[in-house]
Amino acid sequence: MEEDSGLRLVDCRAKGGSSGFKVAILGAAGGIGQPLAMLMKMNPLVSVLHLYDVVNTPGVTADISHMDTGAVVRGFLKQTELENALHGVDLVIIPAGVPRKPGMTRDDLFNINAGIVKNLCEAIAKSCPNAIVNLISNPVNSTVPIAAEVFKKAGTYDPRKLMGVTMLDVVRANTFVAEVLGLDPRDVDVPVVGGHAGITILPLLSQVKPHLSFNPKEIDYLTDRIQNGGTEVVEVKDSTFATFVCAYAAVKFADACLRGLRGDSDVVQCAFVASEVCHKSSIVKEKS
Ligand SMILES: NC(=O)C1=CN([C@@H]2O[C@H](COP(=O)(O)OP(=O)(O)OC[C@H]3O[C@@H](n4cnc5c(N)ncnc54)[C@H](O)[C@@H]3O)[C@@H](O)[C@H]2O)C=CC1
Ligand SMILES: O=C([O-])CC(=O)C(=O)O
Repeated sequence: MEEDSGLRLVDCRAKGGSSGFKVAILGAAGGIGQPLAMLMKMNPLVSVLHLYDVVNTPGVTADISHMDTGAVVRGFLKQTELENALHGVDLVIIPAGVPRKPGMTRDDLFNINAGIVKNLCEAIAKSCPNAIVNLISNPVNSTVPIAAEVFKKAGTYDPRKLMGVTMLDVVRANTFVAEVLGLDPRDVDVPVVGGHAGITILPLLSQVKPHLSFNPKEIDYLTDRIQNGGTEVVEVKDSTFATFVCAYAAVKFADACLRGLRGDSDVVQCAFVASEVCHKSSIVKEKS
């Protein structure tokens, strides 16, 4: 006969006090995934947090679930649990995949990460076709179009809901500009457009808020440093790339998405998304 534990909770699992959104992190046991999971557990807009990976999610889930914040955390391990991890989710954040090693470019990750992202997006199309997807896995400039094609094939593509996470470039730009001008980075907002690799990262230094002016030397220095921030970290970080700052940036971006889902009207952030801008300008050129 089982002994009465004397606990008042029948389920023995915290229910979470908050109403909020259901978020899944795919690749949650990785260098970015773990701090990302920790920070999302602290986000008051999250009521349920699903952590999925092909390794180590039971341990990461047990650890993070002890935090006394509102979100209920559940772990999912391996492909057989992927559908359950995604069921009914509002926002999926994907840092799954391999990071580059010193001497590699982000493009060198294409072969492995393209397959991983394809597989995960096929599951998203099945289990949570209306979810917002934040794609972190590199090369972002290629994984986002791959995800778009998977969703198109499944008939679930909505360009407003698929975003490559380039927030890290904005975070770095804010920090480096503040450093050069002796300001508090929290008071600086640098829009960064384009992609997330080398010269495709385009900081718009003329559009910084508050309006600031830079001399040509500062522009060259800042542009180069923002475009090569990832490489700067690996040179001093013992063969791993930026993980903590990426997790921080990803949470900043995910929080903006959740505020948008909540209906807030003042949410503006940069991301790598489908755009007609180039088409339109080339049409204008052809006509003129
Ligand atoms: N967009 C951005 O700003 C940034 C993107 N990255 C990229 O993020 C990715 C992850 O980087 P790290 O966390 O440092 O790598 P990591 O190797 O530490 O972690 C990756 C995690 O993905 C998991 N994984 C592998 N295949 C999977 C699958 N099929 N399904 C679910 N999980 C799977 C691994 O088990 C591992 O836990 C890399 O591609 C990296 O280049 C890195 C920094 C910034
Ligand atoms: O450089 C890398 O490979 C990781 C990354 O995307 C970044 O730190 O911006």
